[in-house]
Amino acid sequence: MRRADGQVLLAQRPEGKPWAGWWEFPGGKIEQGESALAALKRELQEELGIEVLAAYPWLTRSFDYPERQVNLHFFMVRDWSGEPQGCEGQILSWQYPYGLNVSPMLPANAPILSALCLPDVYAITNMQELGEAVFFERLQTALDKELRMIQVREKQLSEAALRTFASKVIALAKPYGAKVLLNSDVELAQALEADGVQINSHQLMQMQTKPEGMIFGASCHNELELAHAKQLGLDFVLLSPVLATQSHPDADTLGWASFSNYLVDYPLPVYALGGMQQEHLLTAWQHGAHGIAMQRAAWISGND
Ligand SMILES: Nc1nc2c([nH]c(=O)n2[C@H]2C[C@H](O)[C@@H](COP(=O)(O)OP(=O)(O)OP(=O)(O)O)O2)c(=O)[nH]1
Repeated sequence: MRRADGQVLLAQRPEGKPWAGWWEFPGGKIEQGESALAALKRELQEELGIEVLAAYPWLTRSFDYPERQVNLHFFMVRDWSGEPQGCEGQILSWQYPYGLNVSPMLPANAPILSALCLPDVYAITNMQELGEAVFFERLQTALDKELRMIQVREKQLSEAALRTFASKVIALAKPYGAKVLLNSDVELAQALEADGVQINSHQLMQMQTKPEGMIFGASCHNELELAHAKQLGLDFVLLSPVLATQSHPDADTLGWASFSNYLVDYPLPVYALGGMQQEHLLTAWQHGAHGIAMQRAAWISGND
């Protein structure tokens, strides 16, 4: 369960259950003949006394505990009725995923917490179209309005100009705690102490292991690429093109139905890319996305 302020509900497993004392996301086992969503609704009613009103499929994760293998289906519950209570004697706590003050968390949940630290909206720079002055004005406005992740992608710039531009984006973003990822260039990202790198699908398919110490997101367009990103345990992927864009109006697009088919049982957070506008976020969630990534639409101001 996630509140609008970003906090998520955790529960401490009560005495008498395996892993008693460990913290988890409320939920429980799927019963015979039940869908994962129906099980979630039943468990949250039984354990917390709430009625789920909006739950979106999010991540699926397999994990080997010493005693058994579990297949965990995580949903993002964004609306409910009633105030959650520990109906089975469990202690509850609302927590910001990036600063938990309860522990220990169930061992399978570490990547889930990392995924929860990624924001809903991922903006890709568009200085080439806007010009530098307007772009930095819009970036400042967007940061003030809670933009928290940015990809620097300005292929037209020389190496030196890109370095200067990226440094400026990082400096502006830092006070807000917004993450900055550089497109493709691992060395420059390290040199500028960026938060991470957005690798293209070619780099993805060449990669043998995920480098340590930075966020790695990959741009994917098909099943093979998604599978490789999963195998590497990357932090997230972009899946595109979902809808037609102004720059590629005639390109073959996935559409929402096929987008969501790709995400069935997928463990990494996925941003929908291609033709996205802010108002697509809900549709993206409904189709299993973690969020949306936008280039042009991320920087639109009231005067456009
Ligand atoms: N609910 C929940 N279970 C998790 C999480 N992470 C994780 O590894 N698990 C594992 C622990 C358990 O092996 C399994 C959930 O089973 P459970 O024992 O809680 O199921 P239940 O509530 O139906 O309990 P019971 O009726 O069998 O006593 O999934 C999590 O965040 N939430």
